[in-house]
Amino acid sequence: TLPLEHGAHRIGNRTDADMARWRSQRLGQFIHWGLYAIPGGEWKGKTYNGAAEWIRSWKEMPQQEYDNLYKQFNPVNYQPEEWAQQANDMGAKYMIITTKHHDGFCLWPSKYSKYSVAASPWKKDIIGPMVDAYNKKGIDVYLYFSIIDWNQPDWRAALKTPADSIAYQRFKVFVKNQLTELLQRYPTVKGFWFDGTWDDSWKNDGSFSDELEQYLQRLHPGLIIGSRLRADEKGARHFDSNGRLMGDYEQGWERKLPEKSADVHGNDWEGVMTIPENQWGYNARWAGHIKSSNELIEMLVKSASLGGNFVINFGPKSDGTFRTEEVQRMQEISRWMKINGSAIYGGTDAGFAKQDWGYYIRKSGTDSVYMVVCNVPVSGQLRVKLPAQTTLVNVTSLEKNIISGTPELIGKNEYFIHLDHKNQDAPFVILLQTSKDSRDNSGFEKAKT
Ligand SMILES: Cc1ccc([C@@H]2N[C@@H](C)[C@@H](O)[C@H]2O)cc1
Repeated sequence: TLPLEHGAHRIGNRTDADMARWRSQRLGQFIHWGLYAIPGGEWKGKTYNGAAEWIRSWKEMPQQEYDNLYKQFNPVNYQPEEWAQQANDMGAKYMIITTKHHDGFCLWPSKYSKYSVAASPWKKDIIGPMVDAYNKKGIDVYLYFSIIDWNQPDWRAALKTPADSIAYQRFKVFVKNQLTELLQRYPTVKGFWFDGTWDDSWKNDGSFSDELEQYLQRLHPGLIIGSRLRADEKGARHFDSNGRLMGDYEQGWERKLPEKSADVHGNDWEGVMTIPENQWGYNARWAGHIKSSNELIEMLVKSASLGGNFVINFGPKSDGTFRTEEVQRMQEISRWMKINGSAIYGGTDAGFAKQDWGYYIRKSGTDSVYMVVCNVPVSGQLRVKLPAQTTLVNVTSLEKNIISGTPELIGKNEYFIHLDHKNQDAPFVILLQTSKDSRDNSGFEKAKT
């Protein structure tokens, strides 16, 4: 391995209580809210085909006109208590809020930038009441912070001249000041969710990203920061030049999920997902495929089954309300989580052989393994192949009328669980109580005879 000064400083996952709490939460809510919600992907009758929060970069959008949108930021229907209530109903245990996206507009009255809510008709802090409302519901808050800041004259994507380096040096001080300010204003937050760290200026300054991460940890012990903040001294991101994960979890799964256990190498990880194909901020006209609640639930289940967290993104309108499709999905997921949440919270990779019918999730540290069935086989029987020296002690379903009869032993440590032929319109859950046993096949065989 290469001698690295600014690579990963820890091998393996964090074992502290803050990280265990994050790991047990599994379902998060992402909120992208800012000036981009005002145009909502449209401008002067034209539709922007990119992600709505990137409309400032659209050639049809005069940047000065975008930058002046702060004069219209006045979310008269903003009710953070309602936001927190619906997130709590959905079963989200943490929330990530954009304090500042790439456009540089700060949703808190920052001392270090004039480009904030303080300059808008709204005037007031948006972030504080949101953190308080979510924390009051027992939901942890993480702060999304974009390193890229198109509003800051000292921002540079690349350092080409000595003048660039002097400006960028000022910019790094600005970044550190804003992050310190956020921790001082909102001391209950559990971490940062960094974005906008792909440009050369940042990638080629691994030592700064390392020092910044360590500074923030000293300032606020226990902070959880994903791998996207970091570069090592050779410009490697997420994984250092020795292939070791930097940060506290793999933060690269954006609008995509790992397929199998081998894809995540036993690391903590988090997937963030949009409901439409690729819109984070409010976009009036969602084009393309819009994920149903069952699709989102399956992604959540798949994430938990692979030992990761799943965060669903919402883009509130400029007035502070949520669009119908998003409210519908929160309500549908809420119904599912109220019945099946025990399979998700504290869930992790069960280490069982994957089957076509769906996913296994182990309640971490126990012999309880949940089966979440997403694809009901026309045969009506679910194949279960237990690992060696594992026996099946009990089988129950979280809802009534799912299983018919007792499991049928069909081979060494292999069973069919027969389904009651009720048509299912959502994933359903079966709980397997297993036990480590030197003999194979014990358990139900006794019940069978
Ligand atoms: C190419 C690209 C750049 C930035 C993004 C940002 N990351 C997401 C979490 C959103 O904030 C999106 O604007 C997405 C894709």
